[in-house]
Amino acid sequence: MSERRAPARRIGVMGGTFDPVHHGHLVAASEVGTLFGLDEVVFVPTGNPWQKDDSSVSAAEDRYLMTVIATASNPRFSVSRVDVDRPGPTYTIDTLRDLRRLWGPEVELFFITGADALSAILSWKDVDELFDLAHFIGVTRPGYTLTDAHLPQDAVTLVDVPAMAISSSGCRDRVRSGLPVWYLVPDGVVQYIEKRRLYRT
Ligand SMILES: Nc1ncnc2c1ncn2[C@@H]1O[C@H](COP(=O)(O)OP(=O)(O)OP(=O)(O)O)[C@@H](O)[C@H]1O
Ligand SMILES: O=C(O)c1ccc[n+]([C@@H]2O[C@H](COP(=O)([O-])O)[C@@H](O)[C@H]2O)c1
Repeated sequence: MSERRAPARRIGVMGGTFDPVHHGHLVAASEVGTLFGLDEVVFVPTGNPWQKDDSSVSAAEDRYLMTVIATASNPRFSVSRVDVDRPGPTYTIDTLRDLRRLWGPEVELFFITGADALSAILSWKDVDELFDLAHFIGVTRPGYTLTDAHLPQDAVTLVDVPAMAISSSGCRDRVRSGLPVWYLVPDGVVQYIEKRRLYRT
């Protein structure tokens, strides 16, 4: 009798600062999950997003909790603490190594990035090894051009996702100006921002 091996689990990895997580992130993750037949999409909030110019990034624990709240209703979404718990600047190479250590070599990893992040990927730490650890999926984002020019063709796939002209910085600016962020971020995230008085100063 021939033995049948279970197919490798296909896991999406949505890395981000998520300050706060918004519907642009959620729609992109959901659409890629469907288009690529992913078993799960894991959101990975950064610990120390050294590359953000803004020196006032919210505490990692607040960003982690908002991401948990935003993803809780979707059984195919989860949140990982690997970047929040690792000391030092957050690099995707460490994220992917940690996830592979946790899940083993059999899983197929799909790292999801918006068009803006993808355009900077060649400057990321240990970029050549990055492409060995995961397949990269670049998604459309209003205001940015999605291109894989100069990227290894077999390592990256570009996909169209429903356009959501939302950014975390835009949400923070609205809160700071006293404008609502209802419907830009999930309701529970609005309530968390209120409760913790985030983005007021
Ligand atoms: N509206 C969106 N549509 C598609 N992808 C997005 C969208 N917003 C963010 N992304 C992607 O999600 C990932 C995490 O983004 P991040 O947490 O930095 O949010 P952001 O809105 O870009 O934040 P900020 O405005 O503070 O720079 C990145 O790969 C980014 O390109
Ligand atoms: O590894 C790197 O050198 C690197 C440089 C910049 C950004 N990243 C990752 O890209 C993801 C999106 O980052 P950001 O800044 O758009 O929130 C997040 O997971 C970051 O850790 C990674």
